[in-house]
Amino acid sequence: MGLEVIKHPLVQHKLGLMRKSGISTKSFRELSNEVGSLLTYEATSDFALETTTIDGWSGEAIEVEQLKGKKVTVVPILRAGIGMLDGVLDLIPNAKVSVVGLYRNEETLEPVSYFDKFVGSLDQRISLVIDPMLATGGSMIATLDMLKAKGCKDIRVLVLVAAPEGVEAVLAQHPDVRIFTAALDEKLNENGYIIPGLGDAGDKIFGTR
Ligand SMILES: O=P(O)(O)OC[C@H]1O[C@H](OP(=O)(O)OP(=O)(O)O)[C@H](O)[C@@H]1O
Ligand SMILES: O=c1cc[nH]c(=O)[nH]1
Ligand SMILES: [Mg+2]
Repeated sequence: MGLEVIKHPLVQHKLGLMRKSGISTKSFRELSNEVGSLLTYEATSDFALETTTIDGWSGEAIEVEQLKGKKVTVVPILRAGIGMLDGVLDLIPNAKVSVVGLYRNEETLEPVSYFDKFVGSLDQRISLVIDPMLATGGSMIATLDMLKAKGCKDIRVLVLVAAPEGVEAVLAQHPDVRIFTAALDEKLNENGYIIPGLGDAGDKIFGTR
């Protein structure tokens, strides 16, 4: 379905703060969650509503809107995806959470799977896959393959920063998926890092170094 770069001023401002050299773990974590919330707001803007009747404060019955139908599963890609999870759940507190554990082999850049735990009926739910970085796209493609194997049909990807190479690779394999990002950056460097990017998002969120 394609790529949506969220140009909202708050998103752009917060992402800009995240790019600064030497940013503290505290600030990086806070901003990851805040941008995660704002991307969630955009990625859910077409959710269906239905009208229901409730007792209002004055004692009169009134009509209000509520979310209809399919429920949400949030799928953080470990580790770094955890850094956006609280921000997503702030807006969708009843979501189920399924996790996928992947890391990139630093030489081959191929994703290595080490854990997964899927909960609920994924085929009946909308999946929001979260990871700060979409670089070569290998980790995301592996995750989308797993979700599709579980029968998931409506999948939306939320990333803070995407590289053109990764977007192209994901959409070539999974053209039905919608990617929401705060930035489509310039390129990958020779080590597979996004330029200008954020550096190693997992290390910054977990305080690895
Ligand atoms: O698009 P790709 O080329 O696959 O790269 C992106 C992946 O790399 C990072 O994870 P990393 O492997 O550093 O693991 P971590 O989250 O445990 O730090 C990032 O969080 C993505 O999962
Ligand atoms: O730029 C990148 C690429 C992969 N993983 C990261 O954390 N950053
Ligand atoms: Mg990872």
